[in-house]
Amino acid sequence: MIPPRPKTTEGRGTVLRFARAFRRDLLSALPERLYRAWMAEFRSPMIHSFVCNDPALVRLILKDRPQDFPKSNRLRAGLAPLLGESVFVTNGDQWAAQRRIIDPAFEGGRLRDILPAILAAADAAVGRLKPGEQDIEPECSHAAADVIVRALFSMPIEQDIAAQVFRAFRAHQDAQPLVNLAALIPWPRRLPRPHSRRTRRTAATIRGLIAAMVATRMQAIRDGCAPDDLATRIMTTPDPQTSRRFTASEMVDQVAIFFLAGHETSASALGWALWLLAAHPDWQDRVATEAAALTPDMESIAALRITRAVFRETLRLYPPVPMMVREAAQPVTMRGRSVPKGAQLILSPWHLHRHSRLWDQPDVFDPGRWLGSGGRPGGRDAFMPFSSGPRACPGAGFAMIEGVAMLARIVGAFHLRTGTVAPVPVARLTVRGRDGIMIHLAPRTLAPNLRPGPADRLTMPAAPTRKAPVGP
Ligand code: HEM
Repeated sequence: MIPPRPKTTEGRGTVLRFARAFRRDLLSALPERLYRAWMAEFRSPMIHSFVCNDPALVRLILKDRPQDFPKSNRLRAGLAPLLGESVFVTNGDQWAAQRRIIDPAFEGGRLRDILPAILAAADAAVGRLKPGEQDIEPECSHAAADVIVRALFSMPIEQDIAAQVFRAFRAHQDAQPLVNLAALIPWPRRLPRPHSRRTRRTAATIRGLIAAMVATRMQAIRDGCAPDDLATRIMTTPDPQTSRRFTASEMVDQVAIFFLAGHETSASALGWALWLLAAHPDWQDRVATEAAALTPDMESIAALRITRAVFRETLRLYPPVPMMVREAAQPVTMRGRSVPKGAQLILSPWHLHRHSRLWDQPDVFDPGRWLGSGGRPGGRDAFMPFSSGPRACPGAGFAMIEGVAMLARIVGAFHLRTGTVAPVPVARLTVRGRDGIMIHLAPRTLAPNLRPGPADRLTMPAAPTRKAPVGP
């Protein structure tokens, strides 16, 4: 069975019709030929952009000369109400300094410390899930938000202020789908602006709540009683080049992007992974068998080979971030075409991951391709769910552990069947089901020797505390 793919067109029609379709859903608005083209140009009086699918171009833009292809100021302006000057939107020296502070918190060794938070959130998710048919997306969002809040601030999502942040994020999404990726791409001025007044208001609410969490944490660090979690690590790490630390307001920007980038993306991936397993009972059984052996340590997570292959294959078929945009800082020639200064370069994991010249049976769900037992993988530069080069996702290692652990815990506890309606992928801020993702859950009965015992059910351990200077 071929997992759902949006219906596409051959891209003919008026610019305005294309623009409207584009705004409704990027994936179905873009033409079918992008699944086989190396490069495509879209030109109108107001939009001049190039989709770059050739792995050599992707390498050039993201890895070899990233300074010549920055994020655009429109992106920055578009996301400013919520994200301020966060690492996601800045460029140049400002961006580099932010990454020097953030990256150490996500380094390999540190991820071990995050595992208890992930498993506690996974157990909480299993506890909340009810048997029967349901749209799994809201639960995936809840679970992913729980992971990020536990990892950042050592509190479950249900706790007071964290719950308010989560509710405010939901209101923000409902207020205005900026949430449609198309809003990030240069847009004819005649079409509606991406923010409404309500969007600005909900963004201000979120930032106010995050500011309160940051202020409380700064005080706890000063008092020497702050838990040693991601927030404390980032707030106490100086830039190794300048010794400067994030100010409180800079930290609000970063927490906003961690929350948004860290929970929307993981929720998207988890929802699709669960649906793909529901649709492929053979792979589901193999994941369930692996999951039965899961113990709460990194070695055990590392041993989940099949589950990891399933999660990778999900990221290939439904990359949560389907497209990224960069701007040409100067004129450049690509594959013999002139790309003018200011042109938008669209890097599309969605098309790259399903490109017919890069992958065997690109639309087929085949985790075996990651285990050496299935179709040929598409090659290093044809798979980039986390982007690549210096601007690649700092949370990639975190997200892989989270995705694998969540899948193992949920599939270990429930048997999944596809719901009555197949999901339709659409690009909002991440790839989501247009009408949700319907799955039927039934408790899984395991042989008594395979049931997780009380020792495997984790709660948040009391985190060690850390005292260190804060502020610039
Ligand atoms: C399955 C989960 C995830 C996926 C697929 C994903 C994917 C991505 C991608 C593609 C980018 C690059 C976007 C661009 O250049 O336009 C990115 C950036 C980013 N991600 Fe993730 N991400 C995931 C989870 C996370 C998590 C868990 C965190 C944090 C806890 C995180 C934090 C960030 C940040 C801060 C950036 C901006 C980096 C920069 O611009 O320098 N992400 N992510």
